Amino acid sequence: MTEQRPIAVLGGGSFGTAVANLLAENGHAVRQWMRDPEQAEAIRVHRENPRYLKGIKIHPAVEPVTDLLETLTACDLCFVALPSSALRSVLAPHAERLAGKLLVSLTKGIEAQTFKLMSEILEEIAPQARIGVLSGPNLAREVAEHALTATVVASEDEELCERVQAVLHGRTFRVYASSDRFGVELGGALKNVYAIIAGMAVALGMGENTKSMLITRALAEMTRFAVNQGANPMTFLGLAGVGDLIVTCSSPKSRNYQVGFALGQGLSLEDAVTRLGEVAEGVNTLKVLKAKAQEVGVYMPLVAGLHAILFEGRTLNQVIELLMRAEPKTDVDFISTSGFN
Ligand SMILES: NC(=O)c1ccc[n+]([C@@H]2O[C@H](COP(=O)([O-])OP(=O)(O)OC[C@H]3O[C@@H](n4cnc5c(N)ncnc54)[C@H](O)[C@@H]3O)[C@@H](O)[C@H]2O)c1
Ligand SMILES: O=P(O)(O)OC[C@H](O)CO
Repeated sequence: MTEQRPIAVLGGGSFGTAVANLLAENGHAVRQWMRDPEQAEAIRVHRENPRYLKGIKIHPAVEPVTDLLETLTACDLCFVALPSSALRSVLAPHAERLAGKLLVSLTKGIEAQTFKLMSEILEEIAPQARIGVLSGPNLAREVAEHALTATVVASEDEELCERVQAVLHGRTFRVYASSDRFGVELGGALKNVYAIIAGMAVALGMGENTKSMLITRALAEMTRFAVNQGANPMTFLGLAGVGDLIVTCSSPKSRNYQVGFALGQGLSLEDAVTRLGEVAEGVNTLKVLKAKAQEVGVYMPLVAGLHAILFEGRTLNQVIELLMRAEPKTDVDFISTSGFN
């Protein structure tokens, strides 16, 4: 069923663009809000995003716009694809316009000062809005190129999930629903950190055994943390947990992986981020996650190891030595101790 009113996508980057196209291909009128008028004009004229997803044609039903207030007034359903560092500052000034809207966060990050997930910020800014998240193994370019892809919409609001499924489900994009918003969103944010480590390992020529060990121990570590925070560990066995972890830790198309790869080649963190020129949420997530894990007493050796290399002046060899010599542990320890059986 076609939505009566246009659908908003907030953010002019790669994922916002990919999702705007999917919605338009499904017959919906889309307003894609971006802050840069030159970018909007370039899309209007050339039907291509000049900076992100080069070579992808933008559907005629996607209208690039720069007036946020007008966009929020015109649309009931809004997908938010802003970097985590910008989401609050962009939306807070328009809080009263958000009441009653369906707000779906596509952003995979954690706010630095508060440790809040993006949907928690939306909830705080707009307590009268209906909130959901969309997360899964969804590399923007592959979504835009119509690779067969699945994702998860998560919300306590079943009708919101159904509406998102209805507008986004398509020939190449399958949308599963979940009521575990917290678990789905946390999975999407945490996996970025491990993708940096995976990219680094590949640049250093480490083998397939290493890659498998990294991904599996990353899953154990992020699930252990999630359980401590009250999430359901079963969610981490789904698309938004292990699914997203696999794709982001395996693909050179992932920006977080690319940052790790550049670090493995010997670039400084600053140079690696500059060379990327796009958002790699894992760098900020690493900082806040390390502090939080320490505060709540959760054992996260991979997070601590990467943090030591990037921010505490340790060498990679020192960290590898520490990790490999750490006392032997149990393999799957995070479900049996959680209370979820
Ligand atoms: N790219 C992907 O494959 C992908 C997939 C799923 C989820 N995500 C998530 O989507 C979010 C956005 O990522 P992206 O890939 O679209 O990023 P991107 O780097 O491609 O683009 C970021 C966009 O945000 C805009 N922006 C930055 N600061 C802003 C501000 N203060 N106000 C308004 N706009 C601002 C930039 O101009 C740019 O258009 C991230 O949290 C990311 O984790 C990305
Ligand atoms: O390019 P990344 O590393 O931000 O990852 C993109 C998506 O989150 C993959 O699902």
